[in-house]
Order: sequence, then C-alpha cells, then structure tokens
Amino acid sequence: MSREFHAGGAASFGMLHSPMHGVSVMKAVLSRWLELDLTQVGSVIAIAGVLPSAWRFVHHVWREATSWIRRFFVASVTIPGRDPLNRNVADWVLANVIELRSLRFLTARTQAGRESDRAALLKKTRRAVQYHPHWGTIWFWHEGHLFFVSRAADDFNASMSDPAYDGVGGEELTVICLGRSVEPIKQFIQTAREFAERQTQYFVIIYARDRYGVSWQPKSRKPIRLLETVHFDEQVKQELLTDIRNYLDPKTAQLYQRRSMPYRRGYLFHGPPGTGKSSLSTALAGEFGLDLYEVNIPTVASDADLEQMFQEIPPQCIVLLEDIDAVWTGRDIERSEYSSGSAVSGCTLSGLLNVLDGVGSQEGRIVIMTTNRPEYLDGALVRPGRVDMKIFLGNISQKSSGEMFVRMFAPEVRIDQVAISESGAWPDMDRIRQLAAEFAAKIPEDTFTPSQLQGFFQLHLEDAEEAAASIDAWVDRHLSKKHERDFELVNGDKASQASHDS
Ligand SMILES: Nc1ncnc2c1ncn2[C@@H]1O[C@H](COP(=O)(O)OP(=O)(O)OP(=O)(O)O)[C@@H](O)[C@H]1O
Repeated sequence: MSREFHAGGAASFGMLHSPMHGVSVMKAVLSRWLELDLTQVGSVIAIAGVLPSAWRFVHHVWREATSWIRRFFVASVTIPGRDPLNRNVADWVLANVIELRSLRFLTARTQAGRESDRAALLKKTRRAVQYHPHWGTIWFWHEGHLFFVSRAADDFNASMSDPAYDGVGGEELTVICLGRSVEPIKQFIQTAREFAERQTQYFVIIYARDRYGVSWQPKSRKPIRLLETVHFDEQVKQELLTDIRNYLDPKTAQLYQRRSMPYRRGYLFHGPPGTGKSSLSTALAGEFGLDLYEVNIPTVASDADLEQMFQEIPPQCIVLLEDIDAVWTGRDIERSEYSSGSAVSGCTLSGLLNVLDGVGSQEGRIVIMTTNRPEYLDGALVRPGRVDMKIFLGNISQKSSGEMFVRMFAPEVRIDQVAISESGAWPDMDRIRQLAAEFAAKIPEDTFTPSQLQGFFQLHLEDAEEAAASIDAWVDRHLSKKHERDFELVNGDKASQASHDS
C-alpha cells in the first residue's frame, strides 16, 4: 500500500519525481514543520560556503597588516634565551603583568629533583607537581607605551625538558613597542634589570651547567638564608664577614690593581658532613647580593670545558666548588688508597689551578671550596692566594643548640604556620628562652652535627615544650649509636691491621 504524504497542497507520491514539485515539498516541510524559509536556509548555506575563503583572506590581510605595522610602526629587541637579561625580563613580566591579571593558563610538570634522589627514583616518594604560568605573547602598558613581549614556543619545549629548568626564562624573548624608537624598550629592559636586582636581595640565584654542559642556566632561586641561621663560632663568622666586605669594597679593587696583585679571594670551608658548609655558601651569597655558580668538577669533561665554564662566569659572583676532595687527593697520598667512591673527573688538577689563577679570576670573584677531608687536598690547591682563609665548621656547641631552639620556636616563626599546637597556646618568648636554656644544657658539647639536631627539631616542630622534654631520650639514643659506631670503627681498623700484618 502506497503511503500518502500530506504537505500543503501536494498530495500524490508520484508528484515527488518532478524537481519543481520536490522543491515545493521541501519548502512546505521547512515552513510547516520547522517554521523556516527556504530562501533563508539557502543564504546560510551560501555564506557557510564562502566562510573558509573569507577567513583565508582576513588572515592574509592581518598578516600583511601586522608585518606592515612591524616595519613602519614598531621597534623590537630580541633577547637570547641564555642571556641573564632574559630572566630579568621574564621575571618582570611574571610579577607585574601575569600575576596581576591572574592568568589561568598554566604548565604543569613534575618538580625537578636530584637524580641521586633514590627514594623518588624508586617511587617511594612522589615528587610534587610544579605549576608555572604559560604565556606566548603578552601585552601591557609601561611608562605610556604599549609593549608586547613574546616568547619562542620551540625554545619553551626545550627548556621544559631540562630538569634544571625552574619555569622562568630560558626561551628567546622579543620585546616589541609601538613606536619607531627602541629607546622605550631599552628603558623597559633597564627597569626589568633594576627589578631583578631588587629581587636578588630576597633570593639567591644558583646557576649550574645545563645537562649538556654547554651553558650556565639558573638552577634554582632560593630565598635568602640569613647568616644568623648558620650556627658556628661567632668570632670566626665575624672575621669571615669582615674579610669579604673588605674584599668587595671598590677601594680594595683599586688597591689591588695599583699593587699589581690579582684581585681574587678564595675560601675553604671544611668540617664533617652536615655542619653547614653549603648553607654558609648560600647565606654569604644572600648577604652580599651575589649569584652563586656551582661547579661540579666530577661532571666536567675536559680542561678545555672547565676553561670555557670559567670564562662564562661573570665577574662579581661566588663560584662554589663542592666536595673538592672527592676528585683529587694530595700528591703524596696514593690515589688507590682514597679512590673508593671518589668521582673521577675529566679535567685535571692543573687545569683547575690554571682557571683559578686565570684572567677571569681577577675580576672580583669569590671562590669557595668545600671539603670533609681537608688533609687529603693537594697543597697547591689550598696555598695562600688560592685559599686565603680556611673556615672550620664543626659539631654544634651548647650555645648554638640553644640559639637553634629559639630560631625554631620563636613566636614570629609561628605566624605563617597553619597547624595549631596540640597543647593550645604557643609559649611566649620568655618561656621559649627558658626552654632553650634547659634544652641546650642537655646537649653534650661538640658531639652532634647541626644537621642531626635539625633532624630532631623536624620531629617536634609543633610543640616547643615537647621538644625540650624529649631531648634527653634523643641524646641517649644517639650517643649509644655513636659509641657502637666508634667501637666498630676501632675494631674494624684493628682487624684490618691484623690481616695486613699477617
Ligand atoms: N651550622 C649550621 N647551622 C644551621 N643549620 C645547619 C648547620 N649545618 C647544617 N645545617 C643544616 O643541616 C642541613 C645540611 O647542611 P649543609 O648541606 O649545609 O651541610 P654540609 O656541611 O654542606 O654537608 P655536606 O658536607 O654533606 O655537603 C641543612 O638543612 C642545614 O640547614
């Protein structure tokens, strides 16, 4: 049975075979059921058909217009990714434009960590996720001029894959300003520099060689650590500070020059592990507003690379050579005797001595070497002129233990902390000082390293009273462990001596 199709006046199925009638049927269906006019639908389809070519046309016009504007109406300055200025400008944009606009475009990456972080490698601990603002081109007004800063996206991907990258700077930046003069851009860059200098007062920027070993990259930006928080002999600390202050005084540079003396200064920080050698280096960088350049000797491939590294270090900064004993030992000590676990470097001791004495070293740099075993160091490395002052950082004194207690529990430290002490109100400063004195009296003089004590505090951060009450047990436990270790060491030595004699 044929189905009847009722649409306006068209009733017969056969009629649909006629094109004219087909159109009328469609028209009737559209207007009756969808309340649409066929002519309107046709116009929409026609417009949709020309849209892609219209879009291409607009795009082309836009490209032409922007390149025309660029040629005749804007000035620009490009800053290479690896230049320190790049970070200055990126920091300024982050703080003065992006943060104010609360942009919600971020990049996420797993927080960079040390490759030697075994727990993380074994996935026992998860590294935190770092979020950084993601921006390509950003505009802003500055001193009455319209600026655009654009960031090279290709470089950005390269930076992100670098574990040392901390999310700021590193990609080529182009600063564009509306107008035909580059002067406003130069002034803007100067502003960014001054801003960076002010920031540096709050942060220490630590530079390290990138993973390919070809250039210096900002590795991290650490909040300034106050010198008061590094505990060691107060008199030695003051002597060290005076020495550096004198050295950095511009008059000293002239005096050195007039007397044809190389303007450089070297320090050796020595002492057992965990006594604050690295902490002191960072604190000094913060105190004197200097950047810190870490030279990891074991990873340097050759003397030529070492020379290149030192050539690229700017004049006024701290160069940190950590654990220098792990690389070369004294000339009079058999290498085999000390080689276990020591890193082997591609560069030689004479290569290092050359760069320490080289031209770049005479431009106001401070070289700090750290070691746990100063007795193993080659005499040439630590002779006066290369090492001008040796600072011993040892186990903590009773006095410093008390100061550390106060620093950990002083009421102002509590202000930013969210957790509230279980015991209710936080003790006032008088009570903290009293507890600190009781605490210090229980710490045996010159027995524990500051980092051991810091480990204790980390377990009791929420309660000063509890910390003071628990120290006895902690000291007993650690003393008995220490005695066991000493006993094993002495007997181990005797045993090995006996086997050697036999
Ligand atoms: N003298 C100190 N005063 C305050 N804190 C200290 C001191 N020494 C160590 N610490 C703390 O112990 C931890 C380890 O310190 P640091 O890395 O500076 O020691 P180090 O002597 O360089 O150790 P290593 O020889 O193993 O490199 C840091 O968190 C630091 O805060």
